[in-house]
Formats: sequence, C-alpha cells, structure tokens
Amino acid sequence: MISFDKAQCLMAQLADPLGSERVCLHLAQGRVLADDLTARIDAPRADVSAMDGYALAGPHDAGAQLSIVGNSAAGAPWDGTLKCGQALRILTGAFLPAGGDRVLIQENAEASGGRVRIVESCDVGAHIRKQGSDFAAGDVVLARGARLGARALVTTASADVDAVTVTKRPRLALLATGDELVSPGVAASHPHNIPDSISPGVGALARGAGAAVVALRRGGDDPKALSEIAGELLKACDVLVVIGGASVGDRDFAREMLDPHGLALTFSKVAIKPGKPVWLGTAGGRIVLGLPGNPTSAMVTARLFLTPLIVALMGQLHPDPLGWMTLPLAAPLPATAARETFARARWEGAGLVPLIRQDSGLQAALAGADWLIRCPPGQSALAAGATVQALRF
Ligand SMILES: Nc1nc2c(c(=O)[nH]1)N[C@H]1C(S)=C(S)[C@@H](COP(=O)(O)OP(=O)(O)OC[C@H]3O[C@@H](n4cnc5c(N)ncnc54)[C@H](O)[C@@H]3O)O[C@H]1N2
Ligand code: MOO
Repeated sequence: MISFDKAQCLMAQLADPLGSERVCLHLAQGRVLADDLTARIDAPRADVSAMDGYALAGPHDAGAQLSIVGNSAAGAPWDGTLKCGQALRILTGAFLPAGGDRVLIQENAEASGGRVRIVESCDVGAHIRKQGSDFAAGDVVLARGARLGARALVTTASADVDAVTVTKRPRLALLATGDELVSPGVAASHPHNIPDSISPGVGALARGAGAAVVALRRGGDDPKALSEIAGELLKACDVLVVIGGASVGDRDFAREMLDPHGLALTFSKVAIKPGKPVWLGTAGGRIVLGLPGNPTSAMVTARLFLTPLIVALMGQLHPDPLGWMTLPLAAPLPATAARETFARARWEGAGLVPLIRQDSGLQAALAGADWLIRCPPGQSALAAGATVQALRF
C-alpha cells in the first residue's frame, strides 16, 4: 500500500494536459489558458479622472473662482486645451483634457452660473489615473495555465479580447457498479435497492473542477456486462471514473471488468482513511480512477484524487492544486491511528470542528462536512486552538 503523497505524485505523472481549442469569452468560464493572454489596448486608454469633479490646469488656491469651459464624460471627451483659470466639468472615467493636471472633486467645489469656486485646493496629479497604469497594450495580463474564474474574466475582457485559447475540458464518464443501485427516486418501491447517491455528487465535483461529464451509467455485478459498458465509455471519454467494486468482495469487479481493455494499474490501495481501496490506472488509452463504494469514501477520494487530476489534465499551473490551508481547531481532534486520515469537519466561529461521526458509509453528514482535516498517521490528540492542515470539501 502506498502513501497519499506517493499516490499524488504517481497521478501527476500520468496526467498530461489535453490539447487546446479556441472559445469565445462568454463560454470561457472555468477554462484554463493554453497561451499567455496579451492586452490589445492600454488601460486606462488615456489619462482619466478617477472622480466626478473639475479638471484644472495648474495650482489654484482655495477661494479662487474659475470659469467652466466645457464637459468631459467617459466616451465623450472634450478636445480643447485647458488653461490656468479655467475648469472643465469632468466625470469618472472621462479623458483628462490637454493642459489638465489635476481633478478637484466636486465635494470640494461650489458651482453656479457657469463658474466654480474652489473650496479646498488639490495637488498636481490628484484623482488622475494615468494612461496604461493598469496595463499597456502588449502586456501579458494573464499567463498560460491561469484559470478563467469570475475575476480573471474581467481581466480578459478588459484587454479587449473576445476569444481565448484554452485547454480542452476533460471528458469524464462515470460508471457506478452494484446490483443494488437504482436511480434516486426509485428505491422506495424496491426493498433490496438503494439510490445511486454517489454519481450525482462525483459528477458535481468534477464539473466544478472543469470537466465535462459526458456519460453517467450504472451496471450490475456482472463482469462481462460491466466490461461491455466500460468499453463503450472508454471510447467516449478522457477519464473513466468507476464507483464501487474496488474492494476484495466476491462481487467487486471494478478492475476485473477492465482487464479485457488492457488495464494497467498505477496504484491500487492508498494508506488513507477513508478511501483505502481507491485505485488508478489506464485502460483503452484512457485514465481510469476507481473510487470505493462507501459514499463518504467515494466523495473524499474524488476530492483528493479526481479534482487534482482534472486540474492537471486542464494544464492549470497551480503550486497546490488541492488548496491546503493552515487553520485552527475550535474543538479537540482525536488521535490518528496508523493510516493517514482525512477527518470531516465543519467551520464554527473561530475554527474547525471535527464531526463526531466519521463512518465512511455516512451520507446525511456529508452535507455539513465542508472541510477535510489532514491527520498524519500516529498523530496524538490535538486540543482546540492547535493548527491543522485542511482543505475545502
Ligand atoms: N474484507 C475487507 N472488506 C472491505 C475492505 C477491506 O479492506 N477488506 N475495505 C472496506 C473499505 S475501506 C471500503 S471503502 C469498502 C469499499 O468497497 P467497494 O469499493 O468494493 O464498494 P462496494 O462493495 O461496491 O460498496 C460498498 C458500499 O457502498 C454502497 N455503494 C456503492 N456504490 C454506491 C453508489 N453509487 N451510491 C450509493 N451507495 C453505493 C454499497 O451499496 C455498499 O453498501 O469496502 C470495505 N470492505
Ligand atoms: O476506506 Mo473505507 O473507505 O474506510 O470505508
């Protein structure tokens, strides 16, 4: 059995970024740049006012009366040259006129009858945003490997870019295995069945990380039938995620069903709790990730393995794709046994509170388990106030 860190390394070696494609800006959310993104214009495009007020040319003392010679608004500049003793009405974002060297905010002025009186004088450069002070045409505003989240989309659009070259989204197929599984909403009338509750969760996690879920299938505990379904799915995806059948039971066929497709295991079993039976390999030229069937184990291993796998396939350059944080405990954390443990926790007031119930078969508790605390093997019990490594779950 290998360690968690070793498993992460092996997975990273398997995950070469997929190719790239052009997408328009409004479809680019969550995608990862395959090339540096270069600005096509300066921002601001000229020296502009940062406030609503009056552009002035040179210093003027409080009490001075200036004549207002025109208006400059964003998109409608004034094209004259401002002289000492004159003021130009100027609005936020408007180009500063030639000659103008400062902006008097209107709260420090009194205007009436085409004239403005200075209530409080202002310094040269006041309330001016210089041309190109945010970025200049030709600057790289986002580097290859950046993820286009909400804020990065502002940066992209501000560079006057309407289409970007991004890495392809990994196509993900999910195959849930087990005779007992039926669609949610059907189990109540079938006493031996339970809802396939994991597929919707893993699908959501994968989409959140940037993957496109192209197929969701279920198969009973029949290796031949499962093998046929897996064969179909392998043709249509980049990553096949198999749920359940990962352990040693008589009906655990997750790996066996892939033998006809040339399964080559990268690892099988990782020294973690929950999720020890998680496995990874390739089959039919695709990556295959096997998640254990216990629902909490499946979601923990999907968070720990599937999300960084998707990030790597998308070529996102990230020093820490899992997003570890050092956070305080707000309640005691029990000692850890020999296996590295990822304890489910919630945030309460000043810190993390480990959930009392940590059974890997739980499903109701998952909804409130917003954090995973990483507990090294053999760690002694920790008191409230101690810091731990944790990540959002
Ligand atoms: N003798 C041993 N038994 C087990 C071991 C072991 O090392 N030796 N490992 C245990 C651990 S740890 C886990 S985790 C589970 C993993 O089992 P499998 O991956 O083989 O999962 P299944 O047997 O198929 O199912 C386990 C459990 O989860 C339910 N399940 C499965 N899929 C779904 C789904 N899509 N939605 C909801 N629930 C699902 C299934 O009905 C079972 O109750 O093995 C331990 N055993
Ligand atoms: O590791 Mo299993 O995932 O403990 O139940």
